[in-house]
Amino acid sequence: MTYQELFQQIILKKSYLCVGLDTDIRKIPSHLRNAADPIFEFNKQIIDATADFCVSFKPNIAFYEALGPKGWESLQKTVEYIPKNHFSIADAKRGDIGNTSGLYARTFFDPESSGLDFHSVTVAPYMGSDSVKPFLEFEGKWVILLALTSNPGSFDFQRLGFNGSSLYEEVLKTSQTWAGPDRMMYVVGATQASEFRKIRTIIPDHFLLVPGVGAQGGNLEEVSRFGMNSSCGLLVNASRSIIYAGNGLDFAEKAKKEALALQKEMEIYLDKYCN
Ligand SMILES: O=c1ccn([C@@H]2O[C@H](COP(=O)(O)O)[C@@H](O)[C@H]2O)c(=O)[nH]1
Repeated sequence: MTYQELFQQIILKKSYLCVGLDTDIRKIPSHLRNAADPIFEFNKQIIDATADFCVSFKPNIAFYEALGPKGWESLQKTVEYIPKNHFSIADAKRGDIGNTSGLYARTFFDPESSGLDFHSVTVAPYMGSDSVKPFLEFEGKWVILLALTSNPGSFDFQRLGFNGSSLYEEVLKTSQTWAGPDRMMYVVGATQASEFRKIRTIIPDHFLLVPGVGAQGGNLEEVSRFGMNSSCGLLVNASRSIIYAGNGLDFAEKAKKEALALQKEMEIYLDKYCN
């Protein structure tokens, strides 16, 4: 999916919502536990219920890897089931020496090798350019680089001073020479709203993947006010607050209500701030 195609979906849906598929076998409704593939059955119903109100789905790979081969099978079926007009994100936070990153890239981008065909993968910048570039060798695929994460530990390193700016700002500045806004996005946590204005002076055009609304308490209005650009430039993720909104037979209906509420709020912010 291209930058322009993603923006078109946002305009069409009046939404920049990404639904996080952090599907925990211990948390799914009990009536699904006897299904042949409970994780996939849960994801399928969540995708069906929320697809009209979001533009992206983000399975967090940890939740699938933890289940071994069965988890990978559920992941593969889930990625295949995500509608083609939705931007798919493998939230895997990978990155290693170039030779190894190349294999991680094949894992998420080469269906003939792994069975997985994501649009994008999250990558950690800590090992530098040669750890990120192998992901960019897959034409049309996106890297979503961790910049300023939503967790309290982001203060341990990412906010440390470096050459008069902070380490995460250096990540934003340097990595722009690796790929442009058509192939690279950045993770910036919704809990970091005070930094968005500064971030937009460094990367005015890139999309930001913004986790941290809902369960982590980030503020959607602030993120939208300070983070939006003329192509929206935001994918705001919510995982637990949507997929575990209910725990009974009506869990998908409850998830739909949550996704719809976020979409309605986003419609207002698109009108107000996307210019
Ligand atoms: O800085 C980051 C980077 C990634 N995440 C991931 O996003 C979702 C958030 O889930 P919620 O349930 O909406 O809190 C989850 O997969 C995280 O691993 C993040 O939260 N912050």
